[in-house]
Amino acid sequence: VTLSSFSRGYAPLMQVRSFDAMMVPVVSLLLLFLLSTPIHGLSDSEAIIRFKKSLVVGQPNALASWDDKTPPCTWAGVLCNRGSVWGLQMENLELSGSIDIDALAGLTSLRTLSFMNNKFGGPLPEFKKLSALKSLYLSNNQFEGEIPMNAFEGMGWLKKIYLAQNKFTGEIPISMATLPKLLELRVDGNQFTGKIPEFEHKLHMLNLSNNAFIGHIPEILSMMDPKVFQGNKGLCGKPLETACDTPINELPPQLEAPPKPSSSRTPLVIMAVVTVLMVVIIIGVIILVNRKNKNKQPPLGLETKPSSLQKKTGIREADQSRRDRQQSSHGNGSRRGKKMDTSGGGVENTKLSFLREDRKRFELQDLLKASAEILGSGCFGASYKAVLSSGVSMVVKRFKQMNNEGREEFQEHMNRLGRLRHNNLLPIVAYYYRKEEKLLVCDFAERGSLAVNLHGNQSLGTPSLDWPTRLKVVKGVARGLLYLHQDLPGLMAPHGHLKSSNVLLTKNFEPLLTDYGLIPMIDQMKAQEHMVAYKSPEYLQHRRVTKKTDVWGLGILILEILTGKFPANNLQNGNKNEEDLVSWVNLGFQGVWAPSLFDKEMGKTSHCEGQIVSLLKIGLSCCEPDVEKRLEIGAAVEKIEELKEQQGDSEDFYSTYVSETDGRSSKGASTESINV
Ligand SMILES: Nc1ncnc2c1ncn2[C@@H]1O[C@H](COP(=O)(O)OP(=O)(O)OP(=O)(O)O)[C@@H](O)[C@H]1O
Repeated sequence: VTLSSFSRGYAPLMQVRSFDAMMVPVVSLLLLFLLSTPIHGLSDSEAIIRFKKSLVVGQPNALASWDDKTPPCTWAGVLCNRGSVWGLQMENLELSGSIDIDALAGLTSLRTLSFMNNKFGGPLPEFKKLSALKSLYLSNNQFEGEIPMNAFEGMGWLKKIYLAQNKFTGEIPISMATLPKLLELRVDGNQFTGKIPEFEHKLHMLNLSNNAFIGHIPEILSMMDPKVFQGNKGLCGKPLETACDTPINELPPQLEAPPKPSSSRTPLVIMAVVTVLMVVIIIGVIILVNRKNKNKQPPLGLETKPSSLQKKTGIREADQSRRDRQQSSHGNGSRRGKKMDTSGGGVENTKLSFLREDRKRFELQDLLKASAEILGSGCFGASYKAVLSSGVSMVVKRFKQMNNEGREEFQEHMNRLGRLRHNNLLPIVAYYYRKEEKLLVCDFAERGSLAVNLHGNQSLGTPSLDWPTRLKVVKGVARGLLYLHQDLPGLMAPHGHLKSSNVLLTKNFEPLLTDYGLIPMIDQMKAQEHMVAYKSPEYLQHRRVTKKTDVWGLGILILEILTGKFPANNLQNGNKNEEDLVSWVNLGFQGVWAPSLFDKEMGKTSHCEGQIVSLLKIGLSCCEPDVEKRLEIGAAVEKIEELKEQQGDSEDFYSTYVSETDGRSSKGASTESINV
């Protein structure tokens, strides 16, 4: 039995017989363990259809649209972003049965789940297997019983938990109180007992009412509305009027959660020890089997079964038999992994070419074997996230529309891009070149693209980017762009493809430009069809792309960031969509703050209006259709750098604001402008 057949979860039982009898229970356990782990590699529709099987649907035809002949994004309650399922919103459907978490784990982009107002019962399902969830809505069901202390362990993204009006008992699990990003929690209307745990940080929203909590309200919650705690007779301390008799941590025993008799814990301890032992044995067996198989592993490229990325993409290395022939024709002197490029006469590398010295090396085969997830498909091919065995996530971008540059030109250009170093550029870590297959390998950016952060999260209830973050993004993009212009002076549009899906965000919302400097490598016809630079007014009118074309791209991006309007959504007629965004802004913008122009999701904007208006003006100057009148990149960046998150004090704010508007015009002095 090979580990790989096990890991695919379908090890033929007949082969197990060859194992020593002693190992059978261990293997069975291992099998059970593997079979109970999520099945990856399912498509979104397969995962949802599998999930549906565990449901009992009370409302007739509620899920009739869930038919695998149509794309899942058209199904009722399925929330999508760019073709990937981000959420399931299944409310008021009289659902019961069970929630098949392993099936849901097949939805790799899943971030939000709502089963509110249904009839689910039983204990809380193991949602922690869905560690990327951001919100979980289960209010108004009949879930019951104690929630295990570790129920939320590892759910580092979880912001919202709604468990109100169920029948949960026992204490609030500590793993919930220690969630690093928790912002909203509703557990009102249950039968929770024990003390309120110490939350790691303040919550935006909390409701603990109508439970059976006891003891001192933690200091961090003492400023909350008393209503949050009403209906809990045993609670005392601020903000309630009932004072606690004893200081915190010295409550009389009757107010403490009743300690469990130690004798009842003994079997639990024994079970825990046995489980740990079994896990250790299983891990030992896995390591042993793995080592055996490693020794037997075929040389690079010989793996016959397609790996995960391979399966998803069909990407293959150069044909092995050809390689063997070429290696033997080179005799002993030929290096493994190199072969003759029969098309060009040079040497074609079958290995990844690394552009960074500071990176740990891996092979193409490591990527091909890695479990992969499609991030999306752009105009040049799809991008995949591949998780290496070391746990590091990489993105493999497949370029199908490259021109037929020879290997040397390609390599030279990649080396040039690989030498770029800037905080706001996503580095290209490695590339793979074959005549028929070109891949770029980059780091995975945790927060995904600016496009998703601007447009993708609202339907999921996730707050969008606030003004300071938007300004930070614009500044970072501008700096990255200026750097490209300084370091790639030979390119007509050093970025050439600036758009919000090509701006990625780090954990700290630092923007990283990607897909830069590719114009010389892209097939001209395809470039005209798809690349942002070729949609600029100068290209549409005069078939010209210049350095200022990137400035125009920056302008469109600024307008998108401020208005929250996705340029493609403004598409009415052909590829004039970006221009339409400019006309829309020009139509509505009278030189002063006009709330209807700006993205409502931007949050608090008081005292920042002057700066926001200034940025909008810079954006419009970058979108000037006349290339001559359009800002130079240097001037645009300089103006952007001058912007601040907000004015220093109100006087300063007022004067900046008036100077930003036209102080002489009636528009500038309108009540709208003064009353903001
Ligand atoms: N390194 C990365 N880390 C995280 N997400 C990424 C990364 N690279 C690409 N993505 C995301 O994957 C999706 C697909 O990207 P891709 O670059 O293939 O297409 P695109 O940006 O939508 O279009 P285009 O091909 O025109 O650039 C996009 O949402 C993109 O933001």
